[in-house]
Amino acid sequence: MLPVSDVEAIILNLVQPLNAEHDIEIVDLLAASDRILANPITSQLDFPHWDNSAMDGYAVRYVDVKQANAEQPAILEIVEEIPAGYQSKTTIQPGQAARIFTGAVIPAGADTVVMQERTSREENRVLIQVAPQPQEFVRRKASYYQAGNQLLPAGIKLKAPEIAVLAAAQCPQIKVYRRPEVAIFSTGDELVTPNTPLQPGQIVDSNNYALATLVKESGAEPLLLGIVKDNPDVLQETIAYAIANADIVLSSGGVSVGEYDYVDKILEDLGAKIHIRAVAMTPGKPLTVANFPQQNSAIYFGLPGNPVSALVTFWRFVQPAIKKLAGLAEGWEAKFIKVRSRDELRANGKRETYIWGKLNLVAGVYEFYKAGGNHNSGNLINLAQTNALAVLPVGQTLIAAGEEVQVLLIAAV
Ligand SMILES: Nc1nc2c(c(=O)[nH]1)N[C@H]1C(S)=C(S)[C@@H](COP(=O)(O)OP(=O)(O)OC[C@H]3O[C@@H](n4cnc5c(N)ncnc54)[C@H](O)[C@@H]3O)O[C@H]1N2
Ligand code: MOO
Ligand SMILES: [Mg+2]
Repeated sequence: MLPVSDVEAIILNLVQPLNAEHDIEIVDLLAASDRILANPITSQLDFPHWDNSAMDGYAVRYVDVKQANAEQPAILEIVEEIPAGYQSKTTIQPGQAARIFTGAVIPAGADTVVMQERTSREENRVLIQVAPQPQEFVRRKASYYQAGNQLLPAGIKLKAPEIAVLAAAQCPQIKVYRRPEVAIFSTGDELVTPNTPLQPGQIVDSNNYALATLVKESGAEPLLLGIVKDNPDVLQETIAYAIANADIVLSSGGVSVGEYDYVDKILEDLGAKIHIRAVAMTPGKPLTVANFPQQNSAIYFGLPGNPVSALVTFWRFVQPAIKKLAGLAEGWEAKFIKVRSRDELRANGKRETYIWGKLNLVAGVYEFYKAGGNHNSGNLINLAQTNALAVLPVGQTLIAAGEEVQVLLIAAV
């Protein structure tokens, strides 16, 4: 049994990110949210594109108004009105100003904008009541970004701010990494689909549904291979198909020590190198991780069958692997935050222990509440509505109510 941190390192080492030249798709910007940028983006445009006004007011020459005050306002002749979207036609001379609006191009000759509220108007003249700072309210050309520099790096996830930047940079279509393909199947003679009336001894397959949902949430494409009987030939056929057609394979069940736990044996027959067989964690002790050095780069995760164990191992190990494979340049590791636990948390100290519960916002601070009900890895019922896993390291048997604990976020809080 390997420690969790060793298992994490082995897995992340096995994962090779998708190829930035071959594993790409070109998508419209509006379809690009949550996709991962495959190329760095450089723009030939400066931001701002030209000197423009940050206020509705008057474009002036600083030297003309630097002494202005309410008793002795500077009085300037208005020679032009410049709405946003128009190019000025004049050059501001000494004693002159242009009426200007937010976003409009600063006219030649002017270097400063006085906001409207600090002025008064007498027909064609403006009275500047307050001296501005030099260059005040001018958004200088290229002061946000200079053409030719890198605007966005490769390997970032595109959210609203990045998509806004790409739109502004006139990139209506962009290269993103394709979504990783993740084959998913459940193993077990006892399993039936949710629409099958149960015979004695049967169990509804929930793992395929949970894993398909998590795979999609992680930005990958599920390839659903259904329920596979505990029959070595069928299982071997399914595994061979899955590794040939996916980047990652997730099976659940059949990885423990029982008579019908065939997964490891079949992987070996197929030429797999098995890197992990068991992890010192609970839930999630029986976890098989393998790859196929002679065939391709597919990584096989044989997740434990117990419903909570399958999901905990997904959150802890598979999700970071998918994120790294998907081309994310950084931030794929599982992230923990420290919060106070409202409830007492107990473990036997022998394996790293994951306790499911919920982060609640109390007076502006998140606190961990252990889920009520039975904390058995076969009980998926009280996993509903949780969003965090509290982690007790090996050797720690108690976190008293009110003490701090590390938690892994498993859903948005
Ligand atoms: N003698 C030992 N027995 C077990 C050990 C052990 O160390 N020694 N480990 C236990 C632990 S911990 C776990 S976790 C399970 C893992 O077992 P498998 O991965 O071999 O899974 P199965 O035996 O196929 O099933 C276990 C359990 O989960 C239910 N299951 C399976 N698939 C699904 C599914 N798709 N949807 C819903 N439920 C599923 C299955 O019916 C079993 O109840 O082994 C322990 N045993
Ligand atoms: O690891 Mo098992 O996952 O404890 O139930
Ligand atoms: Mg078993």
